[in-house]
Amino acid sequence: MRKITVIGTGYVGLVTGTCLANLGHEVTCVDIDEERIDALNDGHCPFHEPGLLSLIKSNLLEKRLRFTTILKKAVHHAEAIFIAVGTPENEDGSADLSYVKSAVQNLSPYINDGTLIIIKSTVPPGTNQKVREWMQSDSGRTFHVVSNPEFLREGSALHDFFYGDRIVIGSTDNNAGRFLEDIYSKINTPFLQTDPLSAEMIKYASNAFLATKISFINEISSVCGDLGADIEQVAQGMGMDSRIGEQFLRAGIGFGGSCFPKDTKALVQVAQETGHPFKLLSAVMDVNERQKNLLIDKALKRYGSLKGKHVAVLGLAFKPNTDDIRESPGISLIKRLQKLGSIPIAYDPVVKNIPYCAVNNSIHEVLSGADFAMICTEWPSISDLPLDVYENTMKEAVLFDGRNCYAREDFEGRTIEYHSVGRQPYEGLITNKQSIKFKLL
Ligand SMILES: NC(=O)C1=CN([C@@H]2O[C@H](COP(=O)(O)OP(=O)(O)OC[C@H]3O[C@@H](n4cnc5c(N)ncnc54)[C@H](O)[C@@H]3O)[C@@H](O)[C@H]2O)C=CC1
Ligand SMILES: O=C(O)[C@H]1O[C@H](OP(=O)(O)OP(=O)(O)OC[C@H]2O[C@@H](n3ccc(=O)[nH]c3=O)[C@H](O)[C@@H]2O)[C@H](O)[C@@H](O)[C@@H]1O
Repeated sequence: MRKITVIGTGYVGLVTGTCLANLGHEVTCVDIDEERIDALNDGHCPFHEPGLLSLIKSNLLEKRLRFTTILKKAVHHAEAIFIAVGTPENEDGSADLSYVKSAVQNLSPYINDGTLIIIKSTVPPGTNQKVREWMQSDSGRTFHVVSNPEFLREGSALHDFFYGDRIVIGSTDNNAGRFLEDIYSKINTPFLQTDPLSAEMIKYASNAFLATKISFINEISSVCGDLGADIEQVAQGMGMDSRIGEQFLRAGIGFGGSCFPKDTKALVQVAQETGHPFKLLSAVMDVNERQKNLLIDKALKRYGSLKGKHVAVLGLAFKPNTDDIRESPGISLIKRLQKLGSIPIAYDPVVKNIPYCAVNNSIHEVLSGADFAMICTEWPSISDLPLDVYENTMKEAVLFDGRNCYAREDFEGRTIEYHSVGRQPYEGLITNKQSIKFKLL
């Protein structure tokens, strides 16, 4: 059992702190956001993450987990301090390290000799070295700085913490690296010990590769759509090749979230600074921007103008099982609909409020007043909705599906007009003025 402090109680800090407490460590989580800390101490989780609240509550009860805004008290006894504050993007796309800098400068006067500082935030290669300098300027004490990037996904963060594919530890000191291995020793996940620069690069390269895989399949989906091939069948056939793998081959309206967009931009900046323009990654970002416009472009083609149209937007979170709307394709779609003079109304099972348009708890009510519907997030309450609900609820059942929730066999005998990503198999057969029938080409 170790005495651990985690700085930052966002998705990464709170999951890390809670899970480390659950492994038996004595953990104090610190944040500068007083409201957040008060809520946590009252047993509330500040965001939607399946399983996290009950783990917080049980570890609070066992007194292995504490939340505070008082840094000095939290840091004083710590043997290891995880830095898990945000690293948002600067205007030029590079990573803003001001939160990391402020966190390490604030804590350095209070640490014990030999304390391990662990950088969990996603940071550009070279930050480990910078952290040493920021620490040294304030502190006369000895310390070790290791890089330990995080690979969890929102929505499955607990599973990813306990059953991740690897734990990367970038360190210049073998003992420091082994100390961190010891902290994680109850988890049955392989360790990879590297130098700090490589650990930092592994994180950026991994996110950039996954983003590239998504933009690649989205590019393929555009070609499929134009040719008349079916992207779902193509992705299935590609994924069966174990060298390619089936994950991250879901075509859609682009990747969102707090990390892929910012980390790809940051890596482009890092590469630029080394004198290497990362053309591939720039294209990945361009494809993603285009993809976010796909549903509206299809609707414009279908209707000519979207002015005055009531649009049911299904899904606001950037992916299912989270309430995070950062860089969500659904949100950028709503903003563009408004620019085009449409009236969007949104449904999401957990996001209840956004500043951009009305949100309604009932998917049926959202559909009933709409001219057409657009699926942005494949929550089960959306992707499992029987097609006859659209047919029976909407004036005219027209669905633009940005996440390919339905299979071609679902359309047997249906009258819904269905547009999706990278599939051109359906063609309208107008049977009468109100209903449009579709059959496979
Ligand atoms: N969200 C995710 O799924 C993942 C995020 N990451 C990386 O982890 C880092 C954190 O990301 P999130 O948890 O999403 O951020 P977040 O924005 O949800 O939370 C950051 C927290 O740090 C707090 N904070 C800022 N400065 C502080 C200071 N000086 N002292 C104490 N608390 C402070 C903020 O008040 C906030 O609560 C980022 O670098 C991100 O790229 C890595 C893997 C997954
Ligand atoms: O650094 C981070 O923050 C994290 O970023 C991603 O995790 P996350 O953003 O939570 O979610 P993902 O499941 O990766 O999805 C990201 C986006 O890609 C989209 N996506 C994903 C997979 C796919 O096949 N197609 C696709 O469009 C999702 O809809 C979502 O908008 C990575 O998967 C994590 O390993 C990493 O730790």
